Amino acid sequence: MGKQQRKQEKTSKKWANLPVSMDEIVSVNIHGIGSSGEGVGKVQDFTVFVPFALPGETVTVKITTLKKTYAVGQLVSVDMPADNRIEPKCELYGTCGGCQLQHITYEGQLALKTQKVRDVIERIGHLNPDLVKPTKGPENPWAYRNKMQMPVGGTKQHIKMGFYAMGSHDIVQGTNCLIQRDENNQIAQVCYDTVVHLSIEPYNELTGEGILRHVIGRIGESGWMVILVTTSESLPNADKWVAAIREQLPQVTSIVQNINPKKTNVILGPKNILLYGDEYIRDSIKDISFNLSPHSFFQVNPEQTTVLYDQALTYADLQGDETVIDAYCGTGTISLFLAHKAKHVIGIEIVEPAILDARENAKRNGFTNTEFIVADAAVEMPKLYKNGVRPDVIVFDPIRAGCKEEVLTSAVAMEPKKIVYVSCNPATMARDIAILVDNGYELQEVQPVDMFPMTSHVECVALMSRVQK
Ligand SMILES: C[S@@+](CC[C@H](N)C(=O)[O-])C[C@H]1O[C@@H](n2cnc3c(N)ncnc32)[C@H](O)[C@@H]1O
Repeated sequence: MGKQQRKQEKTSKKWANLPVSMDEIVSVNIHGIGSSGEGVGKVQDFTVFVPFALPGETVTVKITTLKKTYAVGQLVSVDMPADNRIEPKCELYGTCGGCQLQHITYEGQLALKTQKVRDVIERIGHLNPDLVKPTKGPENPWAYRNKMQMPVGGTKQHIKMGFYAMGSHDIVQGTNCLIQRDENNQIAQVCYDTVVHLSIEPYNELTGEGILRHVIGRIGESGWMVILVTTSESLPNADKWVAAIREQLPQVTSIVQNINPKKTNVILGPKNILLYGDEYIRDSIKDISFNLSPHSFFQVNPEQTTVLYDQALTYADLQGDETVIDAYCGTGTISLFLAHKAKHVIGIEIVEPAILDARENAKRNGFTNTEFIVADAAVEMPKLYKNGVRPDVIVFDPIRAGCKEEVLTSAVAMEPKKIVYVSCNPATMARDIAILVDNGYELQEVQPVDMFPMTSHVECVALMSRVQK
């Protein structure tokens, strides 16, 4: 018996009492939506996740993954489609890993996102889901991304540039992405033509060899930036790159070569070489301007960022004499929004270059009431508490993992009147809210905001207030 056969036999014995088996074709009624936008259904009482299926649909699937408590099925046919199912606009949809919800009307996407947040508030937070407001989306859910990052691969004879396929690093060829701003698609097309024309050796992820790894486009109010990420300082025909980009895209004001010699999934390396123009482009959110270098973090959808931060500001309800802590402040975008209305804002962020950017952004915009600290929030928050800092409002905007317990306990000990929680992961937000509720805070409202239409992501901002003793 071959190794593969033995493995299959072992798997089928192990899962012998499950209602489905590997490769089986089954019919599934979809009733819910999973965290990555996939449909969730049952075969008997056994959970089956089906990417690209929608609640209310009956679908036929082939079981492709089988675990003790769930299975994943590949969609074979939609036998009873949901009312909000539509034909995806993008021809790469389903192959490219970028979008997960193009097969649903935009209204349907917003409703799904609201439902996703309601589910976690109820299931994880053990709170009333009616505190979740309908998701706020933009008027136009397409062409919003101001930053594109395209991997380059394949061979010198057959160079590929485009998008990572769903669940892998295989490159799907393409230079036109419908959620990208058109300017970025123009950059992608010119760079693809140039890399082919100049026959630049593409990067090989497996061997670490080759020259060009990624092409990045960033769009700002002051101009466009092109970043060519290479494995070493050698970029053959660098002058021809600059000439081709300048000639075809006169709006480009900055061309940078970034060097990343490491065999890693991190896109940018530490060193930049300016090939043409300025080191920065400038963009703004409302009346606050930001200088963007290749390494600067900036929200990719500024229109919806304004909606999210305005909501945070409304919840904070500042009158001008408050001290505010913005934990996980990044480059200080929220801090500066808050600083307009508060007496003093303290930003805490673990990445030093982000804090340097935050200080620079504060200075350039004329703020004198901000203080930015490079530190782990789990260390700095208890320290500020011990030093007697008692903010009126605390804002959290953590990474997907949410806040560490020390951050939450010291926040509670500081007794702010309000806690405003901004989150890119509703599940960890609900978990943290439950901890705050157990420690003297009440959840007032959760506002989901769609920063990433066509994808399964949803941002939220929640208001908690201290219960009067
Ligand atoms: C979702 S981003 C917040 C972005 C920020 N509000 C902005 O607009 O730039 C989360 C930030 O938390 C930072 N971070 C991650 N772990 C941290 C920690 N333990 N302590 C402080 N900051 C941390 C990340 O570097 C990142 O900048």
